[in-house]
Amino acid sequence: MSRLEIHGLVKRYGTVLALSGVDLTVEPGTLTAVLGPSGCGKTTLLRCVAGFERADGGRIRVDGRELAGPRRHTSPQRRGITVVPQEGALFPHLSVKDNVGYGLRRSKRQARVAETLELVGLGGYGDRMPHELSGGQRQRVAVARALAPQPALILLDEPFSALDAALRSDLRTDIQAALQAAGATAILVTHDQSEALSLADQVAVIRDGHIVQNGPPATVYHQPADPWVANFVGEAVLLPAAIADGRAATILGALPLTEAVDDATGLVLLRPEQIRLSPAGQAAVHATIEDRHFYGHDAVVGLRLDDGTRVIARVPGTEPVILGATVAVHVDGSAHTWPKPPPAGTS
Ligand SMILES: Nc1ncnc2c1ncn2[C@@H]1O[C@H](COP(=O)(O)OP(=O)(O)OP(=O)(O)O)[C@@H](O)[C@H]1O
Repeated sequence: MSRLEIHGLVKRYGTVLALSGVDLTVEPGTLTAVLGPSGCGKTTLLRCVAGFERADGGRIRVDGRELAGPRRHTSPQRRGITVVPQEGALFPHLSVKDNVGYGLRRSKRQARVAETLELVGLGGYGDRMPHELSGGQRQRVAVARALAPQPALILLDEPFSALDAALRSDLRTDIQAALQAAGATAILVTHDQSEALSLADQVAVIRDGHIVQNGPPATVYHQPADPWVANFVGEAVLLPAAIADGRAATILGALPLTEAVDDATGLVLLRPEQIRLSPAGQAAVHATIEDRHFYGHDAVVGLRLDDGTRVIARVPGTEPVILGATVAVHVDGSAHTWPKPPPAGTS
């Protein structure tokens, strides 16, 4: 189990500033998801940590050992870091056990290969060739191969993105369990918010080359750093509000705040699952149901409030929803707000 520390990491490609001062610590034995939209710098960060790219500034340390710094660039082979790419990680002409054992010392190879294949749920598959496996099984082998040398750090670059949705969820859970059982310190790069929130101990949200928020999944979801993060990590209901004495006066009534904020913006965040519907007549606020997207376990309902404001609610899939019906609207839990940004020119 190793600890990764990144301080002020900068990477340029010509005039493109891909990373503009990234600070990130990954504690031993934990999984951090680096989450962000396309082009924000996720892959660049991963490649700098792996040593495939030379950083232009900042430091990377593993257990206090500097791998990248002002006068240092340790080669990828000497970092003790392994990478699981999106797909195509396996040598096609080698069996599963030879893929997993590749590069391991002969004395330990057999036992270690068997152990890691068990960890990823593929005990007994050692003699198969990669083309005899499903896409999901190939990714399990790729993870086993990355775990086998007991690296200081394992980097997963969107490892589930090439797989279909049904397969992905089982594989995610199994890979998370395998990483935990191996005590691995890991970084998972993804643009999929549900993957990041469900798998990681820590979610680092990256935008335009720097980390805008870093914290446990529940904090990032319920107390996002700004409205952009709120929208990026999930569906958001953003409402104008007058804030005083720890409460927000909104079109949906007076709401308690998750935390008191000095000099708050006039905006609050609710998540759609905090909005509950009941038959008309039982509450002060009413709305008309405009649309519904059914997902099986739940449904997202579009509502138009009496004053014209549109909000969305996430309701159980079993709840009857009639388009055009008038319903009463209630809010569960508290709202989140943000301090006003400092005026331009101050810091
Ligand atoms: N080799 C390169 N040369 C020039 N610019 C590059 C190079 N690699 C990446 N970039 C630029 O650096 C920025 C960050 O790219 P990066 O690939 O790290 O983003 P990403 O978040 O991984 O995106 P995606 O999710 O689409 O893979 C982008 O503006 C990209 O165009």
